[in-house]
Amino acid sequence: MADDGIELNFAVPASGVAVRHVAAKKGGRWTDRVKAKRDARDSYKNLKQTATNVSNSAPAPAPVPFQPKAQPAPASFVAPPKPRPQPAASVPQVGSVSASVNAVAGPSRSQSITKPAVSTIHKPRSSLPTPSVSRSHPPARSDAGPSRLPATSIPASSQPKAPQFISSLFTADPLPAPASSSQPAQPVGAPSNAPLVSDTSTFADLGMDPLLIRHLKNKMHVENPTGIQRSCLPYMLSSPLDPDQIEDTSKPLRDVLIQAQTGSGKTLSYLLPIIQTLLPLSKLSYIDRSIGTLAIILAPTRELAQQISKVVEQLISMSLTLDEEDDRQFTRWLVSGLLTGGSTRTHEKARLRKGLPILVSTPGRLLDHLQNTSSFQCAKTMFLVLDEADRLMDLGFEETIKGILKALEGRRKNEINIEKEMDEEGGGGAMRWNFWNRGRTNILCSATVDPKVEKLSGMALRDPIVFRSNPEKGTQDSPNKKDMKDDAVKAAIEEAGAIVIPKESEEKFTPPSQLSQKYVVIPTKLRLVALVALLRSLIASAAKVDTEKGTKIIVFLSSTDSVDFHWKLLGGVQMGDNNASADSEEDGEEDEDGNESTDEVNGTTTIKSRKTKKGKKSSSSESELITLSSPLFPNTTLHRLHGSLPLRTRMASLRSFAGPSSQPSVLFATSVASRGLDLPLVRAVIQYDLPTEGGANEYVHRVGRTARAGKGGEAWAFISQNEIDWVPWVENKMGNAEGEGKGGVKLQQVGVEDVLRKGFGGQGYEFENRATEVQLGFERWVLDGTQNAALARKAYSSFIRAYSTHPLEEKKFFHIKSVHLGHLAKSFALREAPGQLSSSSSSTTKNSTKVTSSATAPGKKRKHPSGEGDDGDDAEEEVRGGKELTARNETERRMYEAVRKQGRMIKSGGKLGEFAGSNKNKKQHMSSNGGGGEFQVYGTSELERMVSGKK
Ligand SMILES: Nc1ncnc2c1ncn2[C@@H]1O[C@H](COP(=O)(O)OP(=O)(O)OP(=O)(O)O)[C@@H](O)[C@H]1O
Repeated sequence: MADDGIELNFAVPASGVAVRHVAAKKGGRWTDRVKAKRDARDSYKNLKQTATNVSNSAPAPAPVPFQPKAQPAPASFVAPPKPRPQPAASVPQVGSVSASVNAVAGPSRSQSITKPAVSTIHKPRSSLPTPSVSRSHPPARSDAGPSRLPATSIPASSQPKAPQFISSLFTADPLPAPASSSQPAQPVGAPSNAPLVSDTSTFADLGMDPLLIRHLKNKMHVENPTGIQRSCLPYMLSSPLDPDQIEDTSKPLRDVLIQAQTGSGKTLSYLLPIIQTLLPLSKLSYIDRSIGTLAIILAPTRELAQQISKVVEQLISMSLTLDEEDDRQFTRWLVSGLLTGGSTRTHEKARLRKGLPILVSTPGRLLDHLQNTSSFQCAKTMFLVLDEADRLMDLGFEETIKGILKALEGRRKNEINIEKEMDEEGGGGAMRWNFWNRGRTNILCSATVDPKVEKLSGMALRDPIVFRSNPEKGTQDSPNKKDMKDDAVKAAIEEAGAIVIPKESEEKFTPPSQLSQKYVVIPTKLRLVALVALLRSLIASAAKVDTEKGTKIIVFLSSTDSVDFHWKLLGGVQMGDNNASADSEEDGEEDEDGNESTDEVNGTTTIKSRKTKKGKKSSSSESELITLSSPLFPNTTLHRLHGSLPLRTRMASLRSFAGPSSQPSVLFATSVASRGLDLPLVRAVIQYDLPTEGGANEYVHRVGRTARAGKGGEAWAFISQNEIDWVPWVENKMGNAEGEGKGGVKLQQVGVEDVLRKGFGGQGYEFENRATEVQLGFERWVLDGTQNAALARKAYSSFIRAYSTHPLEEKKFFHIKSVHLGHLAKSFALREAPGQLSSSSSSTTKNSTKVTSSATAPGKKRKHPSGEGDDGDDAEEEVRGGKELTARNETERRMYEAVRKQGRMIKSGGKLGEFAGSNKNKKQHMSSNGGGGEFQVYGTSELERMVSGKK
């Protein structure tokens, strides 16, 4: 198999044998320590002897490019797989172990011993180096199965009483492969969310102002409308404010519901009409920003609000003259503002007092100002947009939105009364604002319409017109083109009226048709190395195509702990002499001001740390780390995003990930990144953990972070053998963007062996050795310190808790009972499933639970992780918004609720499955398993005990 062009920077001892420095045993009696040392020395001698034997029969391994900084973990063996057939491909059969070392072909399965470290030579080829491996192979062991790890080699903190067994990653069993009957790769369809290039409906045809058209083209490179824009713009652009006449009050405007695929341009669909409606006011000499807020856009998360705010700023930087020479900006009164709790309330109040005609906000913060900021002038608000409506509801903003609607209405009525009084008294109130009777247009935007969105629509919209992108028209010429030209508005309304909203049961959420959707069935213990392999091959193939702008990949995980763990693990693992690691996080320069500027430190980027009053570095420095790099992914930056990071870290992380860069970047994220985020360079989305909430819709939202606005993209789902039925289930839930009857969406299976071969390169089964080395590198990292081990355990238990919250409908695929906990532990680089968590990690878990629960408790102020004063507002915003922070809070709440309902389970053969405990508990279990609650968690009582460390 051809190499993919990525160098595998494995560090190996010159002997080619697994020789590691034995970690000094700390603590305990000195006699124990001496004995431990002696044991370690003996085992080291044995290893050396083996090495000598091997090197006598095999050529000496090539020099290694670099050595790890430290090899703290113990010598350990991983059992080799039993012999199994050679791969069909071409690899010449080798007769002896030594022959296999020299052969061009890689080792056969029977010869590959999964040793922790073997030689690797690095030969650069073109921009990305090619793996070129010369390795020494110790004799294959016939006793496949777990091998003993000397007890002394385990750091005291994690040293179990019994000898430790390390199971091999690969066994003689074949890896899951796509069924031979499975269809070959399906060609992806024509882009379904692209601008309509061949459609003759132009922005001008839809009624857009030439000023805006020019601005879109020259400054934003937007030339043709997308399908949804073609549908809704004629109506929405049809009522600009006309300062020359008092509005016709007999025809109140209808509200609007916009539903379209991910990446189809919904943001411009509502922003363009808002700007075009307000533009004529620029003619009025008395108009300035003190007119107050005229349009409010609500978004569920801060990231999204900030993204929308940027688009608004781009739009309002337009010039009000078509004269190319005279490119002055005339929309100076049209100032936009962002309220997300990122700055102090006092600062926000001051900006509101001055006037912010266009306001983008998260719901909690807006309601706060409506209730507490009297100088907030919003009585004249003419547009209220609820973007990502489904997410707003998911995050529990229903009551907040009710409050906002009520407050806006109250302020408006008050103001009208004052105006009327002034008018009656001859004060000329109506002269100041003659558009009162027009009312407010409410716009609701969503990629999906489900019962929750319908509820919100019923609550917030009056007589709405529903606009959807009409897939039948796709990119072809519109048969209604003439109608559109003659009477654009009428045609658009008719078209909208003709849309039949399917019943909920028939509603299907369609991913973009140009998106290539794949899945890999992966044995649980191979998950981590398969992730590395997939990332390596995606990065390598993207590098060949697009080196200028860089490529972006998002990896979705189920919990914040898991995001932190994987990010730190990949950024911290030492496969070679690479200095980039999380260690360098303390190296960042300090900045007294605590600026949000970033600093490059040894391949990492941090937000400059704040100095505390005593001149000590803030304890938040770790949470302010922005990027890491890894020897596994050359020239690639690693980022993370989740709701428990401080706001400025979240924002800086996102900025750093999203910006154009010649380096590829990977973002590890929770579902906080699944909705609305528009990151045009995202080439692939990997769902390492499938969504625990939101089912197929959440899946489609996540994959929708790629393949936007007509661009291509890949989506990968990692599933285990037990979850295989999830594939047809999710396929069935998705609609086809090209219309009904066009055949369902199909996910293509890719064999895990293909993924590993492509990612690790090499010949024959060499990928197995390389994967094993990587795995052992990870395990060493975990053993490297109590912090790392605690991170791994925390991530492991969070995974289990999150897994347990899959809704009832999905329990048939995602049941904790079918998860092999030992193998799962391996995927968190743990050598065994943590039976008990150490007190330190349990206390961390408890603490984080406390933080979470206090964050969701209305009225209670959540302690900001940095513990610094100014950010208090930030934290408070999260509380005030209810569940503003992320879906995590909600997930965790549901999770703990589920956990509380559990019966007692025992661990059996690595699986949680058998029931142990009193009859009463048995009954509880049976009822919960029989469909009693929404979340049935099998064995979480045991898990809870594991998590809390109680026996
Ligand atoms: N007419 C157009 N021509 C070219 N690009 C466009 C056009 N309209 C929007 N875009 C671009 O398409 C991308 C996706 O737009 P947007 O973020 O509004 O999608 P969306 O429908 O809101 O997706 P999601 O449901 O995921 O939030 C953006 O980068 C935007 O600039």
